[in-house]
Amino acid sequence: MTQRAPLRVAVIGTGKMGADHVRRIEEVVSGARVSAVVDVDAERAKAVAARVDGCTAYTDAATALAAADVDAVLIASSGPAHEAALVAALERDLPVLCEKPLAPDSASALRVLEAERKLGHRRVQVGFMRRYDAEYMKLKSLLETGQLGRPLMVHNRHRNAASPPFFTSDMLVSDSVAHETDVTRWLLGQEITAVTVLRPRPSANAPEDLQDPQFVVFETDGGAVVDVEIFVNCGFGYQVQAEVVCERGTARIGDGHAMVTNMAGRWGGTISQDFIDRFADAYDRELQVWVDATRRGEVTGPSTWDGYAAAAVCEAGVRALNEGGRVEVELVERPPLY
Ligand SMILES: NC(=O)C1=CN([C@@H]2O[C@H](COP(=O)(O)OP(=O)(O)OC[C@H]3O[C@@H](n4cnc5c(N)ncnc54)[C@H](O)[C@@H]3O)[C@@H](O)[C@H]2O)C=CC1
Ligand SMILES: O=C1[C@@H](O)[C@H](O)[C@@H](O)[C@H](O)[C@H]1O
Repeated sequence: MTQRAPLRVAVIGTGKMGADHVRRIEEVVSGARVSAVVDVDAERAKAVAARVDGCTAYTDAATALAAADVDAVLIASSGPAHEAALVAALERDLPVLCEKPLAPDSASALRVLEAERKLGHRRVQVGFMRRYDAEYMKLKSLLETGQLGRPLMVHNRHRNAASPPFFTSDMLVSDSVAHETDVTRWLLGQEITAVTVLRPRPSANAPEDLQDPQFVVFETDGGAVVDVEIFVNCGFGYQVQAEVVCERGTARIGDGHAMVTNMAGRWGGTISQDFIDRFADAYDRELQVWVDATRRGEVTGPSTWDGYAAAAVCEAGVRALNEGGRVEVELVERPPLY
């Protein structure tokens, strides 16, 4: 049944992504409003709540979700805080959009999966927003036509201008390459079975002790080989590119050729400086699709299974980074719910 009144959303975590999603729900998305925000940093939560009519600030997710004016939950707290918020939302059978990663490790992702499986229906969409990016959607549609033949290899580049101060070498895999993990599974419709991580000479511009860049290689159960250059202190901007090499041709996205200028004897364009700008349309589409589906009483998009599979691949990747060699990915049997 379609819900007519706007969906009342509680946003947990009001940092960079959470605050941007609050703005998006209030100013871009139709059919929803923010009724509560939660952050362990009380001042941050209050500052965000103050910008929204009828929004209450909390410091504890469980208290916010117990309030009568919450229909759905958007989780944008730090990864390690996701599990508690997800379980609290599932205990109340509330629909959830959870920013990636679903959870920082596979054991914690499995606990969330088990909580949803016990409910007997899907409630969670994971925030792998690249699935809603116009270029990625075009690439997937092309692959689905079969014109290019079977995919054999994918070359990905994932570059951030600079890493945040809390970033660790493990997070290049678990936080950043988490996206390519999902994109690989989604684009190819295959599971990742093994991960190898090579360590190029660290950039002198990366913080001391940060292994940046890294070169990650996935093998899939369909026989494809996928590489990811992850470089989170490249300095010049935010760049996400993917080239799929198939039996009869290749397709490539992310060259950023939307506008090319000619001036003073040179040609060129601009490069986004961060994900908020590069993926703005994808986040907008992701949230609108979530709100619309939720109001229809449906759950679409990346599932808890997708979040769990990504967590298991990233865990194998972190082991490969630290121990060397090729690490196989172990997945539990996929429950019928997914
Ligand atoms: N889809 C995408 O492209 C992106 C996704 N993310 C994801 O979004 C999430 C948030 O990332 P950022 O906004 O960059 O981080 P951030 O550090 O700016 O914000 C996180 C906020 O969560 C709050 N927090 C921590 N523990 C909490 C708890 N137990 N309850 C309530 N609030 C809590 C912190 O005080 C902080 O305000 C992460 O999962 C991250 O991986 C981040 C950047 C881009
Ligand atoms: O999800 C994201 C961040 O958490 C991550 O740290 C960045 O490397 C990614 O580019 C961004 O999309």
